[in-house]
Amino acid sequence: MPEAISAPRSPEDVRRVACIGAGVIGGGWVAHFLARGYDVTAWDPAPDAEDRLRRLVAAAWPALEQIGLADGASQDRLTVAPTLAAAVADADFVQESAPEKLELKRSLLAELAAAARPGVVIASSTSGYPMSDMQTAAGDSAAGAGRLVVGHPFNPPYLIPLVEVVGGEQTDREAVEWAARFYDVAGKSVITMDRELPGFIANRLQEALWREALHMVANGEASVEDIDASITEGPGLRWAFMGPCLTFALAGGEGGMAHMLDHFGPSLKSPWTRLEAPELDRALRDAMVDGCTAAAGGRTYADLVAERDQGVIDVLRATGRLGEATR
Ligand SMILES: NC(=O)C1=CN([C@@H]2O[C@H](COP(=O)(O)OP(=O)(O)OC[C@H]3O[C@@H](n4cnc5c(N)ncnc54)[C@H](O)[C@@H]3O)[C@@H](O)[C@H]2O)C=CC1
Ligand SMILES: C[N+](C)(C)CC(=O)CC(=O)[O-]
Repeated sequence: MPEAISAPRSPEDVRRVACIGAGVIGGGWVAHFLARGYDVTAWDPAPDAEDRLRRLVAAAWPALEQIGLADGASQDRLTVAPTLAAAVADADFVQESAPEKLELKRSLLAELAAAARPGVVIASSTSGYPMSDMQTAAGDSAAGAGRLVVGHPFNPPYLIPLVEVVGGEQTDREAVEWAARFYDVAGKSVITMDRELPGFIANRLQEALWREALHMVANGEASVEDIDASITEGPGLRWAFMGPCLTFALAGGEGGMAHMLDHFGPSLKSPWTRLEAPELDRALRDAMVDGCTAAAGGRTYADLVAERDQGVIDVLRATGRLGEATR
């Protein structure tokens, strides 16, 4: 690892995290890092930020106690700094969660790169901007743009495990790897992307769903309640433990994804065309089939059915709906 970007600590040795921007997501990150036993320094320019942040952390704490705190974890290990420079001065990692405005992100990330200790990795919580567009003002060096990565969380970051990690054109590969390893050590579930996609992976999927939900509401085709129920009472129950690809492989019965695509492909062409989907050619079909075989990881059709059914029952029990579903 080149000297200029080697972090002051290995991901395993991080002690202090700086959280810049302490709203819904920044505050959620603060709660997560405190619960995992880190010292946290936060900074947010809003006059009421400290009060809001401490209330958010206190409200999250009972849930965090339920799922288990790390040794030494305490709300008392939160410091709210008076300036951005003070917040990052001793930080081993920086998580930026300021408003989703491109110019603001550009100048803030440049300021953070100038203020943080050499080698400290700086991650942005952005929910969609490519890092290549945000790192343009940080200077073309390992100490500048080279250490800026996206670390996209899900709300609330203290309960939803996923973080999507991706660098920009000027980001050093080592910074991406360091961030991915750090999030893993900090108890997150990490997907590291090797290229920038609009919306990353999960938001790209959510955006497709969201776009259609808005179309249906705008056209009076479905109510908000019906749209939400269509997910929470339907596919959402499966998605909590089995993704959309493997779930649809089961829709093909013992014939799996191959039968699913051969059977339903033609009838799905109409919605896919409306949504400007790619042509379902042989290569795409085979990639889906192979991907599902790999995702099954040796589990048989019967294994997956049993796992899915038990998972649905567990989710129903966990959400207090087991009685309703079995009545
Ligand atoms: N809300 C969500 O569900 C999710 C949001 N994100 C991303 O997290 C980031 C923050 O979003 P939210 O927490 O929802 O917004 P928010 O509006 O709840 O919080 C933003 C905070 O940033 C502060 N702020 C304003 N100017 C600032 C500056 N120059 N430097 C530092 N802080 C500043 C504000 O005072 C506010 O407390 C965005 O990039 C967003 O895309 C990512 C995943 C989910
Ligand atoms: C609404 N949002 C696009 C900011 C949501 C996310 O980015 C992730 C999430 O929590 O669903």
